[in-house]
Amino acid sequence: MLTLAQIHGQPEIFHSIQGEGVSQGTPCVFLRLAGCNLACSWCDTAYSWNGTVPGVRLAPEKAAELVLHYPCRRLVLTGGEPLIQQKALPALLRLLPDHAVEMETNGTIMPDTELLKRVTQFNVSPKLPHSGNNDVKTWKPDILRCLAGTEKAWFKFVVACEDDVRAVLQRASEADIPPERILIMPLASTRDELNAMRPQAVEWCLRYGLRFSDRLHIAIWNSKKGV
Ligand SMILES: Nc1nc2[nH]cc(C(=O)O)c2c(=O)[nH]1
Ligand code: SF4
Ligand SMILES: [Mg+2]
Repeated sequence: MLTLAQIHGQPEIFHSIQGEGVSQGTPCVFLRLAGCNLACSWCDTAYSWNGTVPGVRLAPEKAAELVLHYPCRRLVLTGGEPLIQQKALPALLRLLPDHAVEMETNGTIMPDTELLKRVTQFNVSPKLPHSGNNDVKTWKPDILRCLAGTEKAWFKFVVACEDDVRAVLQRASEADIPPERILIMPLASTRDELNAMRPQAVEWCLRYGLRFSDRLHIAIWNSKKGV
């Protein structure tokens, strides 16, 4: 069984464009799993893990049926932290053999061999101290090194200031993450915050030679959920 986040009284599965990272703009079906092992102060999906909204338990057959309802063969597994439920994911993915699969993960839990093989792309988002978590929980360089070694991983860092960008470079070097696999994404949960942060974030990307990631779903739909 899988536990999905609940939105508008339904399990959270929706069709949208990928808003972040290297495949931004690509049509995808999103499946949001409940639960997270971190607790970021600025989390935009806290309802998926903080107990305010109960999760919805679904058999893999039912989840696959909901995914197959959309005319789209690219799936994004997100959360929360989807790897908390990694034991339940192969059963779902076996029912979706034609789907490319992106996994959004915070980079603190190592995927099992079967998932490492099956997942098309890992969108890894390690958290910096400004997330309010203790580094002991967020910073797992051995796991990041393994993910980088798959050559299927991109590393998307949320930044709020230039010191964060310098911290990203230092941490990436410790975890053997190649700079060309790094994306810098502005900390913003509303369109106004994003508009305010974007020019500075782009300037840091130019200064340090790093790739910029927008947050298209925020630019388009502001803080609306399930899009
Ligand atoms: N459109 C859209 N793109 C996304 N990329 C990552 C998302 C997430 O919440 O993990 C997300 C999301 O919630 N919506
Ligand atoms: S790791 Fe992601 S889902 Fe978990 S609290 Fe942080 S931002 Fe939210
Ligand atoms: Mg999100």
